[in-house]
Amino acid sequence: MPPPTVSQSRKIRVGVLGATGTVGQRFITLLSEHPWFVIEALGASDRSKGKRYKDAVKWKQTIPLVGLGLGGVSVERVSLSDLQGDEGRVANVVVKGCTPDEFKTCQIVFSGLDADVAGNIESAFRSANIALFSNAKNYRRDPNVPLIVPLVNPSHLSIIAQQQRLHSPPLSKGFIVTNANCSTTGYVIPLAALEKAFGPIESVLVTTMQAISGAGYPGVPSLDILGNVVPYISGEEEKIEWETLKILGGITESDSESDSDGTPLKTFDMHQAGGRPPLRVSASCNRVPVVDGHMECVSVRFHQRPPPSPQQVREALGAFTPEIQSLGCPSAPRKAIEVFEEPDRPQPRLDVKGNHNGAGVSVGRVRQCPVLDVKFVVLSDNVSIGAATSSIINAEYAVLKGVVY
Ligand SMILES: NC(=O)C1=CN([C@@H]2O[C@H](COP(=O)(O)OP(=O)(O)OC[C@H]3O[C@@H](n4cnc5c(N)ncnc54)[C@H](OP(=O)(O)O)[C@@H]3O)[C@@H](O)[C@H]2O)C=CC1
Ligand SMILES: N[C@@H](CC(=O)OP(=O)(O)O)C(=O)O
Repeated sequence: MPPPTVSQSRKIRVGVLGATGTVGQRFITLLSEHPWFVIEALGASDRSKGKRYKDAVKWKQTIPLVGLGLGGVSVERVSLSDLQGDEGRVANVVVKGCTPDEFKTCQIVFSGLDADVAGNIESAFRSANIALFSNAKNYRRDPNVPLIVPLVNPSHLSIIAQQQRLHSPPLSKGFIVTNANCSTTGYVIPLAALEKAFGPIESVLVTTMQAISGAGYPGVPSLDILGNVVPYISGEEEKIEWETLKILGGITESDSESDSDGTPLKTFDMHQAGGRPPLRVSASCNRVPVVDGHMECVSVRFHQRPPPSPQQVREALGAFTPEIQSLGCPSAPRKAIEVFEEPDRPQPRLDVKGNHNGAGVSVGRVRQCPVLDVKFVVLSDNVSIGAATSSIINAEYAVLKGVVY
């Protein structure tokens, strides 16, 4: 089936699992003004099931819930006056349980589920032939599930056909696509831009300063985090170090292994294709008393000798144009990487929403590193491009590529 163009696209019915959580709420704000996607169903735990969304959720977004419609706004523009009744208001949607039956009319389901429950629920949705875009960590390491940062590796969507073929029974529409850990997402975007311009990176040191919204709601106790820094986030360093290799690597086709149809098996090369030197990553993660926005200090050594200068790095970052922009994904940031020249920017409080409402990232302090080659700081909105925005762009890309229909 040929992919629809933006102008041909019609309303696409979507659902959100974990709709009451931190990521779920960001899904709601983004989908309420989405040009293609229309909210059809919301799901959460038994604590929320059967309640209207406004009664189930502890709304923490700065935009008021009362004004939010169900999306599809370029097709049928929703104004506040259209929203006076129950119809068309997300606040009045009755929350469902997270079973595929309750979402069977959805063409796409987004998941902001707690990782403790995401595994079984997400696999049940896939088995029910529903396209699922997840924020949870559960399937990121699955050899048939793409781990996609939409500004970096949307082409990894090509593994979906294999995921569907190897499922028992084979699937025509159902699949799982994951997006990355929020800290991984923020810093792989500049790394991808640098690899595109200067070839493979050999080693990276990354130190994170992660916002408390990364821990969900209610998250980190105030007595632990106010006036403090916690130098440990369980499992985070391992996720960053591993996920980076899957995202920045390619997909190779086996010469010797094939499935029962004789189709050669595809595998993720973990950044080692063509004898490429393995990328070494060391991450150190810290929780800091910031509400939204993960800041990361990154030092990089290139394979290329001599390495690019800080000015060449600045120019390459600013010029980075991911495929999602040229393809016309409606939620793609206008600029993938905003490069600051000021010596004290970006800052979470001032800049976290600055780059297209958190859909792009901000880089600053690009300078020489006396140990590796170059160092810089990157700021990303952990709940937007670090979570909900990534899932939504991944789904837009899948629609444009004809993978969701
Ligand atoms: N916050 C962030 O910056 C990022 C988060 N993530 C990942 O996204 C996911 C969501 O995170 P976040 O929004 O922060 O988490 P929250 O704790 O804020 O929200 C969790 C959601 O899961 C629902 N839930 C909990 N238990 C069940 C259950 N048994 N059945 C159905 N639904 C259930 C909750 O519903 P209820 O309200 O009814 O309890 C709520 O909607 C996690 O997997 C997280 O690791 C990924 C990247 C960034
Ligand atoms: N651990 C991240 C958020 C998160 O939930 O990550 P993951 O989806 O990789 O478990 C943070 O605390 O900021």
